[in-house]
Amino acid sequence: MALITQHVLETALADALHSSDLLCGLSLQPSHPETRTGCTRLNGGIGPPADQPDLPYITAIAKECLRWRSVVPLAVPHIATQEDEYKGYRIPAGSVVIANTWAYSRDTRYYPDPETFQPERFLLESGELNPDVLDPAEMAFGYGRRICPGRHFAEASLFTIIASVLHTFDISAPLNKDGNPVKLDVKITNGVVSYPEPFACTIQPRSATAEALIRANASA
Ligand code: HEM
Repeated sequence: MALITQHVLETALADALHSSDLLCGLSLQPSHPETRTGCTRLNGGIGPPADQPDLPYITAIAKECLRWRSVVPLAVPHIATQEDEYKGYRIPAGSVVIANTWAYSRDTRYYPDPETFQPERFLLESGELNPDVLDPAEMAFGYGRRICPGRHFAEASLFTIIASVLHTFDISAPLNKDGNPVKLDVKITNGVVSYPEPFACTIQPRSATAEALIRANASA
């Protein structure tokens, strides 16, 4: 199942980057010139997908993914090139400084009930993004002048993959022998880069149209 998922995600990303077919129909709103045909465009390059302003919930899911399970939980160690001070603590030149991104993402001042996956935490009641909630991208990609240069590409990819997968697939917990959904227990790996361990889930096309779209793109 994990292999299928990976293949589907890779296919979705590759297709989204090279054609806009997989995302057709995500937004038909005429307010964005790029979507007049009913197909999402990536604005001709790396950047936020054109449909993003119309899909705040997808953006909220992407933010919650970055927060809930940090990909690089302790960032990458940096070294202080000169002596510094932080909240009264002297940091001698040459010190290794490790930013605890995991702890930031669990700070209840910004993220109440942090262990719960809850994209709504980034939204206002109106459904728009709440600009007052700390954006996890501020920490997920590291800090300072060595901050991840791929962050904009990564965020655009996350949005595109999540939108494409949700547009075409129903993903649900597997059923036990009594036909009831199994409670998922998502375990993540330890290490500099952290990722989910394989887990069972059911992935099905949302409709016959969705299945045709998936097959057309998978064989391209
Ligand atoms: C969700 C996806 C990603 C996450 C969470 C992530 C996170 C990070 C983090 C935490 C660092 C260390 C920054 C620091 O030293 O403070 C980093 C560095 C880096 N990332 Fe990413 N990254 C992601 C995707 C990408 C992508 C898509 C690319 C390239 C296309 C990329 C290229 C790099 C490179 C080259 C560095 C080293 C930068 C340097 O040391 O000067 N990353 N990333």
